[in-house]
Amino acid sequence: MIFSSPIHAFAWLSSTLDSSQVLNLLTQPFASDNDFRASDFDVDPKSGFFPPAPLPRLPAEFCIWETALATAPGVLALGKDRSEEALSRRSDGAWWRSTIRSWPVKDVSILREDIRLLQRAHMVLASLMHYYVHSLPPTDTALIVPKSIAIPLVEVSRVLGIAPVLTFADTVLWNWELVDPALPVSADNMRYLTTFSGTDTERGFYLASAAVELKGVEMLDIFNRFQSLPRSSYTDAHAIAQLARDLNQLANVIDGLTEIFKSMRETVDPHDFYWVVRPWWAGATSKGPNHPGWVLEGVPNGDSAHFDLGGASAGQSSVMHALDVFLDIDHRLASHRTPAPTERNRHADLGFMQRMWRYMPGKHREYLTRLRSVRPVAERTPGLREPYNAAVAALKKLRDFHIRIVAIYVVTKADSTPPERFAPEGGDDAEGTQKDGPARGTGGSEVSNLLKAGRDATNRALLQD
Ligand code: HEM
Repeated sequence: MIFSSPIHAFAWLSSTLDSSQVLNLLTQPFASDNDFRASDFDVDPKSGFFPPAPLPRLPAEFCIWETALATAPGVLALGKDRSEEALSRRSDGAWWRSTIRSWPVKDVSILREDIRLLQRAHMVLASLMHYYVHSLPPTDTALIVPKSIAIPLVEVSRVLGIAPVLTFADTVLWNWELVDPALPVSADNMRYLTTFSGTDTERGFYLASAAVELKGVEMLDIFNRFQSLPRSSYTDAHAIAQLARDLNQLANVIDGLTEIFKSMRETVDPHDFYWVVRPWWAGATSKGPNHPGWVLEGVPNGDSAHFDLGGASAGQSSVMHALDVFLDIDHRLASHRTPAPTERNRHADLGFMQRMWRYMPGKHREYLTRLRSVRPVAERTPGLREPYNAAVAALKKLRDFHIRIVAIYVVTKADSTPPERFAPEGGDDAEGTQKDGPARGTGGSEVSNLLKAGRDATNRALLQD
């Protein structure tokens, strides 16, 4: 079988093997990684998983997409929003959606050779899809994504190797411009373009996520150094001393991430986050198994049984996953480590983290696949055990803090009464107003359980004496 790219090979493997078999195949040790260059995986030495510069706008043939995206914030509101302002937008919103339905299906083949245009097309189309679906009035029937969006989005996603839905990449990595183009990429110098809710909370969330990604560049340097270390040098005193320094530095960088998470309390408002922002990111499955979900019109088998349509989450941040790969955090509970997983750990969604890989750009997923873990080396090298454990302990502390954030921003909100403007009409909860997202159904315990299982898996990576 001949594949036009590693992503096509990955897609084929994924369709024929189960995900753990694919991972095993792809993570077998390489004889040498001297040929490992982060740039081959669209990872930039300065901006990491961000493109090195803001994405260019699409060529003129696609200006209807760009224009519809620019118009959307002024005419649309969440379909379930019954505030005066939202109600006043309903007729304009219906017009906006009917325009999208009337569009021709555009051929995207001219974008194929330019990764930046493909990324821009994904960001624009996935944003249009979420604007379209979430501005519709609540319904218990399947939501049809018009073919004018669905078909090109699926095509562009195939080439990029990413899910055909709004992802972390669309909202955070590909959705900004520079405040001052003469200055380098930094969280202080970025302005976010599409904010569905138009709130400072949404901007604050994207900016904090951007700060995490950019801080992560320091980690990527450490990972890349380890990656290019010849295996023969794992016993070399000089190389081990450098690795120990790198692991201690990694612990500092992770502490820096925790500080960024803490800063979100100032910039991200829990009420707005839960009720006004997060609903825009939800995917086809967020209303639970009883809702018929979304149908991608004109796409064969265009539903969530055949496509990854889960929606956007910071759980798709490649930087965070790279950290897990490097430290070998066993989210799937595949290794025998202590302390043994609790009953609740075992009942958590153990496939979640691996599923999130499918929502990353294919090249970033390839990067993760090639990344080696430092744990086996730390395990057999006395001088590395402490620095390795320091990095793991810092990551556990980060996850502890993240759990506290999620308790405030999601779990308690999921248990609370919706504000008047979002209360289901006629008191019926068919739309699942209180039950969007993973907190659905069990008053937040699904989300808490997932995150606690991740924290405990992190703790279990600590090397014992
Ligand atoms: C107000 C701040 C935040 C809230 C309320 C929040 C909420 C959540 C929730 C509810 C989940 C569960 C999965 C899901 O619903 O998608 C999750 C998972 C996750 N989030 Fe956050 N998040 C926040 C900030 C961040 C930031 C800034 C990052 C990093 C860029 C991040 C990275 C992750 C990761 C990697 C996971 C997967 C689980 C894990 O690694 O423990 N989160 N988050």
